[in-house]
Amino acid sequence: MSKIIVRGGRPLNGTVRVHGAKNSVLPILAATLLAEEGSCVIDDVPALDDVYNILEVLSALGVQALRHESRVTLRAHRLISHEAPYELVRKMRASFLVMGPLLAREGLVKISLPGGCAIGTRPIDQHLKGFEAMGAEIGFGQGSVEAKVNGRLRGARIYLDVASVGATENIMMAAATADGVTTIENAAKEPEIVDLANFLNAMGAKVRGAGTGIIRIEGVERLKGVRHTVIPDRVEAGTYMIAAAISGGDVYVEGAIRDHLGPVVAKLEEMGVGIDADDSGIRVYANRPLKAVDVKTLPYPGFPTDMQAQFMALLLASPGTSIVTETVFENRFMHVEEMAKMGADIKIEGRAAVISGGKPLSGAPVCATDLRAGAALICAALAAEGITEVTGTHHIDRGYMDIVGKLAALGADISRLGDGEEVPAPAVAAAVQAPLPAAVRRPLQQAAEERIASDSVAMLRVQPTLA
Ligand SMILES: CC(=O)N[C@H]1[C@@H](OP(=O)(O)OP(=O)(O)OC[C@H]2O[C@@H](n3ccc(=O)[nH]c3=O)[C@H](O)[C@@H]2O)O[C@H](CO)[C@@H](O)[C@@H]1O
Ligand SMILES: C=C(OP(=O)(O)O)C(=O)O
Repeated sequence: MSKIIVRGGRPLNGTVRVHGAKNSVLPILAATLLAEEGSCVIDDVPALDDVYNILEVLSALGVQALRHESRVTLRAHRLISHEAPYELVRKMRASFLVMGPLLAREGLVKISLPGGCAIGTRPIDQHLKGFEAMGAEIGFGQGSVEAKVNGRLRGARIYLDVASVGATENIMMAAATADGVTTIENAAKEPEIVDLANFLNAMGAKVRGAGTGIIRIEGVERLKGVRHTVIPDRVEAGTYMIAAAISGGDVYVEGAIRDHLGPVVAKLEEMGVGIDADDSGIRVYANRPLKAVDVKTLPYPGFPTDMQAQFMALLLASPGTSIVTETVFENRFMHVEEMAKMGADIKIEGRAAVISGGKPLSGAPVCATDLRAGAALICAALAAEGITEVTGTHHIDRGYMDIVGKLAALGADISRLGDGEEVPAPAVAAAVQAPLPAAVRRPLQQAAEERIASDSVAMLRVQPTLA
């Protein structure tokens, strides 16, 4: 079981570059199933466990994928299966995004029900309602859902009961080659939806209105492969912005797009954090003292649920009472119990968490219960006194590429220990780490680079050749 070890108390300084957005690249890779001719070349694909997973799912369906650094080239000319294997789907909910494109392309799809996860039950009824409205017959059995349609899907008017990101994406992909016009009402408006629409349109689709609550898709006969660069990851960017602020540092988050981070920037400014945004990124510098603020998560353009846990960590460092209300997922406060182990004073009342901030945090052994909970614990650890050991690092690897190397390069005292490795005794650690940044930073960075390099080799094994 690997661990991330953080010794708190060092302000972060320097520049960190944001990678391509996990939540964009996953639907975009799924959409490559629709390319009946040509190759799709996707740039700025981050080396994340979720990316490996979806590539494995695509590979099992017959897509040939080749990764070179952050570029993935995919060919989906001949599919060999309409069934996404349970073993792969259970690892990652987003595998469900292959359902729309596969149904459109093959007229038949079978996929395991993704089930709930740590943050909530996460039903898929809105995805299925959309497919049904487009003429698909849906059946359930043995933990799987099957959809089939005679001939092409038909355009339909679909109202989503909740502005679901995944349902909007799945229906958009299914509708791209349907017969006639599909309208999605109460569609999700996230930047990742716009990125997917841009990708589909480049492939030859006719998607209009992405980024608004009403999306209109005029079905076309065929789509072809194209080249596309994924948008920067706004949640990764937001996480480094929090890390900068909580550590009392000054960090330029290169690639961060101010317009994608509106509510995060607004709340940071309300707290008194310094923000300078330009066309290439966002500089975040901490002023003290921070002010307590209230935050309520909402679908985009509201405050993102994926930033709630990290923001809560920052509120722990802000004297006064803050209230965080989570409205998107019903169980997204798992990090609270872990933060309490570090001395956090947080009370949960239904969907609200009441935070009494400004109390000292101390390092402790904690567990990442989900992806953003893990990132939040690392943020809290940067401000804590002493050593924090974060387990459950596989969750963090789903969404953050080389978080340890990136934070270490900014001057954090952070490292990753493999299975069975122990935290060095304080005296030894102090001697080894005394003159940060260079002495500690370089070996840490090297280790991270080696890890990424071996990940890339593993990725190449997914499909070594293109036909
Ligand atoms: C891979 C990806 O992009 N993941 C993001 C995506 O997840 P995901 O697409 O799964 O999230 P949704 O927008 O679908 O979920 C939002 C809410 O709608 C509910 N719901 C959803 C679908 C449905 O058919 N029925 C239903 O009731 C969910 O339970 C949840 O309460 O958006 C979430 C909300 O911004 C983010 O936290 C995730 O990081
Ligand atoms: C909840 C998240 O992702 P997923 O939908 O893939 O679980 C996330 O990115 O915070």
